[in-house]
Amino acid sequence: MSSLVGPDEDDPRGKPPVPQNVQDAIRTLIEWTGDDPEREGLLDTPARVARAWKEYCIGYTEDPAVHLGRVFEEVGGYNEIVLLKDIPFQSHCEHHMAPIIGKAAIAYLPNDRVVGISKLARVLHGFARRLQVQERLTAEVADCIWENLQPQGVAVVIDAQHACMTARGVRTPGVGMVTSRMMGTFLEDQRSRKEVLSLMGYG
Ligand SMILES: Nc1nc2c(ncn2[C@@H]2O[C@H](COP(=O)(O)OP(=O)(O)OP(=O)(O)O)[C@@H](O)[C@H]2O)c(=O)[nH]1
Ligand SMILES: [Zn+2]
Repeated sequence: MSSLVGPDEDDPRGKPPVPQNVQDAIRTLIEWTGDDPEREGLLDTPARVARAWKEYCIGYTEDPAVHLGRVFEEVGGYNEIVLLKDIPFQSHCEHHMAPIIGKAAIAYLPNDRVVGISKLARVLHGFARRLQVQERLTAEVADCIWENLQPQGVAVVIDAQHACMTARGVRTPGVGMVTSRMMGTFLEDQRSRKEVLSLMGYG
């Protein structure tokens, strides 16, 4: 078992300890990029970076479906589109572990029951805070709502920038990637799809 090293019970902020082998990996990376991990400014960096990555990837510790467990049925028979749009999110691409920063629009057509609107954003963040590709993130959010709310339709559109394209590699700033997943009514009925896309601002 690896030893736990790092700020501990003496730290008033109670930061979690970081295993030595994880810190060593980050120290190796710093050295490989050309800097000296022993210089003062970098001494605590391996533990900080490790904790930051735990935070970026906190989604692995939860099942986003739990957020959809509480539904409301007294909605006066409302059965029109419910849409949460311009939800900012951050993720990291699984190819380069570089930031993906963007916004999502999530809509569903209820089947007699609705969910607290914040829960749609919670589902998004639960899947986004993992290593992702944008296509899978889009599909996972839509599938989770489809399976757990059993609505008539689900539509998810994600528009994001990938730092692996803007800050390195092809270095093309400003380029956005758009992905969408339509299910149920939004997939089958062109008018419903047009309506939801228009409400999302893509009309
Ligand atoms: N489809 C998809 N591609 C992604 C996503 N995030 C990053 N990529 C791409 O993943 C690809 C990985 O390609 P590779 O050729 O294996 O890696 P690379 O040599 O670093 O590629 P470049 O980025 O072109 O320098 C790149 O084209 C990235 O732009 C994503 O969410 N979806
Ligand atoms: Zn990437």
